[in-house]
Amino acid sequence: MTENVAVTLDGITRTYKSRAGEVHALRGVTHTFVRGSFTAIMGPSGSGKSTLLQVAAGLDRPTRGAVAVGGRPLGRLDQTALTKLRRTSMGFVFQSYNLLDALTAYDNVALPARLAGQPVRRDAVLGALQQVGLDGLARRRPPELSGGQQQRVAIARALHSSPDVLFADEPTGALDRSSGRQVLELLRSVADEQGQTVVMVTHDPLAASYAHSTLFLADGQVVGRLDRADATRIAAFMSELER
Ligand SMILES: Nc1ncnc2c1ncn2[C@@H]1O[C@H](COP(=O)(O)OP(=O)(O)OP(=O)(O)O)[C@@H](O)[C@H]1O
Repeated sequence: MTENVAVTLDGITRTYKSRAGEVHALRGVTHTFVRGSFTAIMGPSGSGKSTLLQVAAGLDRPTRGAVAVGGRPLGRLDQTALTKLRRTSMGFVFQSYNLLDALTAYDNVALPARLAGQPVRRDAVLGALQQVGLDGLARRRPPELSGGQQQRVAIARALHSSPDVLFADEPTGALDRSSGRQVLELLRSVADEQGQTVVMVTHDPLAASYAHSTLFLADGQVVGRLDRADATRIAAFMSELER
């Protein structure tokens, strides 16, 4: 069974201590992200979506509970091993593309591997750009690309290391509807055609409808899940949560 599992969250609690007291961002989240699945995470503001993504990706440690990626418990890894696992098994895409304007699309995609001192294969970089439909624009710099194209370069950069899991935090938040649709179709194909696992935080029911399933959080807990739902059903579930 475990080979079908990409990420497991087991009883995850994340408590932040602030001057005003404790904030319980996650309160006992248990979930399995199956390999090749595309899951959207939705929930009201402050419900713990970003915290969940950060903890699942090993960017933040849970206060209690265990996270495993590809069967490897993150809690047992030291910082060096965790960094290595993140570099080889996980990709990240954010609302802001975080590209370097001075570099071409090609060099932006190659940069993480170069920074890690790894050899960069030209065909792998071009392959990642081709996967996002931008192989003809490899020599353009970000200011010469549209927002949607820049986000696709950011996705190519995340896919370049062939990660098992792609984590995306509001990847279409800054895009118009048509560019957003292209990015979402791309994320869907990453799961359907490449068998990679995609976990995406979004506020947009239409964006979530591209995923195989949507997980709903409220007050740091999983309060619902819809599979293969359209945007109307997802929006209706969200309105109930926000009442
Ligand atoms: N570093 C931190 N220190 C203290 N509290 C934090 C910290 N990060 C997040 N929180 C709190 O934890 C809770 C969950 O935050 P989180 O960012 O995960 O929610 P979210 O669902 O992603 O929200 P949004 O949709 O507004 O981005 C919130 O109450 C937030 O204020």
